[in-house]
Amino acid sequence: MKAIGFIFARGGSKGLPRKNVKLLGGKPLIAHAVEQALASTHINRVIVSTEDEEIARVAREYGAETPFMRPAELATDAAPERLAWRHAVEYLRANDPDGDFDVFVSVPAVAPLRSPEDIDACVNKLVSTDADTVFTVVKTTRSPFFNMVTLDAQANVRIAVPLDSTITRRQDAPSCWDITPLCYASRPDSILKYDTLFGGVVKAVEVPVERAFDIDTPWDFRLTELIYNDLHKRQAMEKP
Ligand SMILES: CC(=O)N[C@H]1[C@H]([C@H](O)[C@H](O)CO)O[C@](O)(C(=O)O)C[C@@H]1O
Repeated sequence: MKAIGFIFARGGSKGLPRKNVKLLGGKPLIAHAVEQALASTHINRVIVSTEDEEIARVAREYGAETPFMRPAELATDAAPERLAWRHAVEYLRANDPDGDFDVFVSVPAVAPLRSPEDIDACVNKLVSTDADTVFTVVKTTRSPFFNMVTLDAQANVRIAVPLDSTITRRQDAPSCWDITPLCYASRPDSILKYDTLFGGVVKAVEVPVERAFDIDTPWDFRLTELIYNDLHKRQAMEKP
């Protein structure tokens, strides 16, 4: 079974400018993702899709390959990331001796607290089931059936997804999971066939809340950094 790791990293991130090369623990975010992907038992090759020369250079420094630059039209704010996934699969099929790979694994730079085990778990679930795609999720305490709301144009509040029965305790609401982007594993053919992540059979791997960090904003980065530094301080204290 041939699996290739990918990191899709645009230079023009808006929520947190230059996010992919921002330093966490002295190392660029994208470097964490490259190293975690290479530490997975299934991946020995990581390819970065970017339109940005600095991101490409940093990724190569940490062991990733950049066989192509992402076309600018696939790196705009509005371009769906899925089109960049397709471009990568099509590029490899047309140009790479290993282009007939079996498992496409996306390891986003925005989730540096992942463990390589999370990547292994997604790949294992993909290849041992009929899934087209497997991604990581985390159990959420927020619920669109209980404590998430919408505001209309008059700022009137409504429950996001009304249920027939009235729920008065969070525990009685149907369980919900957040997609947390530690890893997405997919069959390359499914990426070409389906327009969205939800096409075909989709399964999930549940990960613990301690690793489920997704950096979109400066606040997300701050929280992730606090937890990262705390973890490393504890690990250093535990060493004999
Ligand atoms: C593979 C994919 O489509 N990734 C997209 C993710 C996931 O949809 C989200 O993390 C799931 O929770 O959302 C973005 O980061 C976002 O606009 O916030 C854009 C990114 O391209």
